Amino acid sequence: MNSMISSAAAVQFQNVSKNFPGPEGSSVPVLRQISGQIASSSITALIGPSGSGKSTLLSLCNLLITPDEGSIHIQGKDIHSWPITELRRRVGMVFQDSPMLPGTVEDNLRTAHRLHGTDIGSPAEWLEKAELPADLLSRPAQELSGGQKQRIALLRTLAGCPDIVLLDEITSALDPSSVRVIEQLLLELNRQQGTTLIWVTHQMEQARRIAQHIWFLQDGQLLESGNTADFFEHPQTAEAQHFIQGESS
Ligand SMILES: Nc1ncnc2c1ncn2[C@@H]1O[C@H](COP(=O)(O)OP(=O)(O)OP(=O)(O)O)[C@@H](O)[C@H]1O
Repeated sequence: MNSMISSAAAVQFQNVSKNFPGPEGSSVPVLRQISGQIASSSITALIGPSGSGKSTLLSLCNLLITPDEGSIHIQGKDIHSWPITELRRRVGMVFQDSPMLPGTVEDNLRTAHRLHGTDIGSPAEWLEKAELPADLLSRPAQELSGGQKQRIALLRTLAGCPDIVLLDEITSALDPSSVRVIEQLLLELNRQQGTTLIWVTHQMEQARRIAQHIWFLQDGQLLESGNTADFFEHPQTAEAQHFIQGESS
């Protein structure tokens, strides 16, 4: 094994670049030479201006998209060496608008069991953890409110017991009390199960509340990564200073 690869890292990026097709056959760099590691059992917030590449970086971690250059290791193993179903079992993802699957709420919560045979425990207890009533279980999932769907999408992923959870703006459409419920649920999961969380957020207060580490991206570059308090108190780059000032003004 390459001595630079850390088996203690949940995710390790080495010189990862990604381009998307641009106008008239051109190629637009979206991530440039990203290197860094996310420690196992840590909580990292990915922050940065719109279009900086946060979602793209997240989507690389379970091969929703593939890197053009560089390497990604998940739990010390090259991402392409994992059987894709095993990778997706270990690395769960929740989006801002994760669609509900056809069927009831319970059918949705049992997805990981259906796909991977995972013992998801009691569906009613999962609902309770997100402060949702047990009688939702038999409701058609498509009929839920937006906020309820968002919580079920999260629970559906968590019920599969992933080691790493990728969260893309999952609370931006929720009311403040639902946001707190979701944050507490995820913080508890991290504390109790050691689940690694990589959380894209536009809300700096949320980043301060939940994350131990910050990755700050701009124009596809990882400009800063480090401890959350240090980042907000002493940002090293002019870009991060502007970003933080812009957020608080
Ligand atoms: N499938 C795609 N095809 C072409 N370009 C894409 C694709 N996905 C993303 N992009 C472009 O890549 C850049 C980075 O997008 P990305 O969604 O990763 O940024 P982001 O930091 O998550 O933004 P936001 O905070 O607005 O969600 C943007 O310019 C976007 O238009």
